[in-house]
Amino acid sequence: MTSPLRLLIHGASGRMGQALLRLAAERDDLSVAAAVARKSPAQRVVEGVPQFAASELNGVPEFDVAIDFSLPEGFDPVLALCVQRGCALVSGTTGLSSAQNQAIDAASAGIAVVWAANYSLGVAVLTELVRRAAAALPAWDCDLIEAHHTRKLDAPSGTALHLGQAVAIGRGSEPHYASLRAGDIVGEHLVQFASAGERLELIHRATNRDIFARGALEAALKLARQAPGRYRLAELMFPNL
Ligand SMILES: NC(=O)C1=CN([C@@H]2O[C@H](COP(=O)(O)OP(=O)(O)OC[C@H]3O[C@@H](n4cnc5c(N)ncnc54)[C@H](OP(=O)(O)O)[C@@H]3O)[C@@H](O)[C@H]2O)C=CC1
Ligand SMILES: O=C(O)C1=N[C@H](C(=O)O)C[C@H](O)C1
Repeated sequence: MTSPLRLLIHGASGRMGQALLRLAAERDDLSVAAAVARKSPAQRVVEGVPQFAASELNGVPEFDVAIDFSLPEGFDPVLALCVQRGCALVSGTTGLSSAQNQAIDAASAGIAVVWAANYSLGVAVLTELVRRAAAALPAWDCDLIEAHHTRKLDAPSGTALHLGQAVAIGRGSEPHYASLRAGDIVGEHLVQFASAGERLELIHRATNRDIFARGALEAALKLARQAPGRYRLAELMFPNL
């Protein structure tokens, strides 16, 4: 039997971090070498997983792939650590700056990296449907409405911006964006095309964060086998799309 892939979970105390730790613990092909959050670990998140504060990041034990679901201010240190150690990086942190996006490109000369605004299969399919609808309906009004929980910091969501790029590829112009923050909504994205007398609506509703966490864990297993480079989630995970 091959030894399990060793993960660093970055953002471990968060909503996504907790889902990643729980799902990774259920698998034989994955082990968690380190769980990192911003603050010092007051208590163990998962029994048996070594916990570290962000200030201790450079001292974490050996790992193969870092999975980062933190905040933009936590992204640069984990990218730098992966470059320094020659480890792959799977990141889903949204709200990154264009400089941070360029830093991913630069890092990909030496390590394998995937960054995606959304790790669900449904959004991967939706992206392709949106691109095709936008190409077929270039003159229709296009609006993109996203809804998330009240703790979400960035707006529009990363997924909304990603779908907006698909609209722009399809028809040359971005949609109008609207963002709602309410209750505990996990994540909903509606792309609406409207013309006189008719409307076309394409919707994805996430009801459980495990869909993102499972996608990120699968992406880590795939990325670990890749040469250095920046990979798109679809090419790595959904090559038939
Ligand atoms: N791509 C995708 O599929 C998805 C992406 N996301 C994105 O993932 C990110 C996290 O979301 P969510 O889990 O809801 O957020 P939370 O606020 O619940 O968790 C954030 C985590 O990041 C940690 N953190 C914050 N700042 C730093 C730092 N400077 N260094 C290290 N760790 C830090 C926090 O630690 P502490 O608790 O100590 O503050 C916490 O563990 C967001 O950007 C969100 O948009 C979310 C879902 C799906
Ligand atoms: O912060 C979240 O919760 C989510 N963030 C991602 C985004 O910004 O698109 C993905 C998902 O919608 C949940």
